Amino acid sequence: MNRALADVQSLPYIPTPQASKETILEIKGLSKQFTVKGKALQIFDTLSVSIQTNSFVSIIGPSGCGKSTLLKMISGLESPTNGEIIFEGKLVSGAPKGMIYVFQQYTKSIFPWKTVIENVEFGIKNMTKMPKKERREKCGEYLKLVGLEGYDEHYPSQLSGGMQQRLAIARALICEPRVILMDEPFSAVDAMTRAKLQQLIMKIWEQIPITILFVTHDVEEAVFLSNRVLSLRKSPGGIENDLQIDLSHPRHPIETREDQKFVDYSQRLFANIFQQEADVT
Ligand SMILES: Nc1ncnc2c1ncn2[C@@H]1O[C@H](COP(=O)(O)OP(=O)(O)OP(=O)(O)O)[C@@H](O)[C@H]1O
Repeated sequence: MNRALADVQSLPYIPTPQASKETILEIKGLSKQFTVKGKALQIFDTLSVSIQTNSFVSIIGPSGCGKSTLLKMISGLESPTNGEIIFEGKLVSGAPKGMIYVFQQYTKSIFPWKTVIENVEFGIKNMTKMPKKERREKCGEYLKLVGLEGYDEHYPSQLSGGMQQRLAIARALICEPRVILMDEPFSAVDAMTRAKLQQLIMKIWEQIPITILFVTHDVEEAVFLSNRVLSLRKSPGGIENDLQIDLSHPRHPIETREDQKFVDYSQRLFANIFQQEADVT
């Protein structure tokens, strides 16, 4: 069994969510321009930021400021107009190995015609040297990790939205990425399911060494989950706020939100975004 995964399953609680000082991802002088109806639309202008290994960084900001575009450029789905993105010392020029993107519409990440276990197995289809039995066992471990034990033979249509998103997460994690990029992954589910998914992703990050970049519209979600929040500014955007979130772990869905520091971080970030939106309308 994968050692990191074994840790998650067998140990009661080991708080290891410390981001290292090492840089896994470096964004240098990034600019992005789209042309819309013959007019230039400048999204970023010389944005630079370093992301530390094993950090949980949320990206927030006013609507249309470029959060998704930034994630797409990091994942190689979009090219920058200028500047560089360096992942583990290498220039990103296509989909980098070791980085995985989880879409907001989880249906984009899973195949409806495959069963739950086949969907997860697809994530390691390249590991052809691994015997099928071993592959299946590995898939079972990841399904257990995300709370989908016993649903192996179900089809995605037989699962709730939250369960489908869990499946998308298992499918991403089984590839053992060093970085996972999540673009509003919980926005399509109800509030309770969202809270449970937040707990799940938090548990995974606390105990598996992984760097998470998480785009959300929800300031409180960003503060609750992250050890750092990057709040972007309206186009041509840059970083408006770069905030370290100093809240203890494990984070509790109710108690953490009652912490005065949580309230202060959330209010400060919310007020700034609200002001930016107000300046436009
Ligand atoms: N392929 C594209 N071609 C032209 N314009 C684009 C393209 N992709 C994004 N844009 C524009 O770039 C801007 C930033 O879009 P993006 O989706 O990255 O913002 P966002 O901050 O994620 O938005 P939201 O908060 O509304 O989800 C928007 O004005 C959008 O219309």
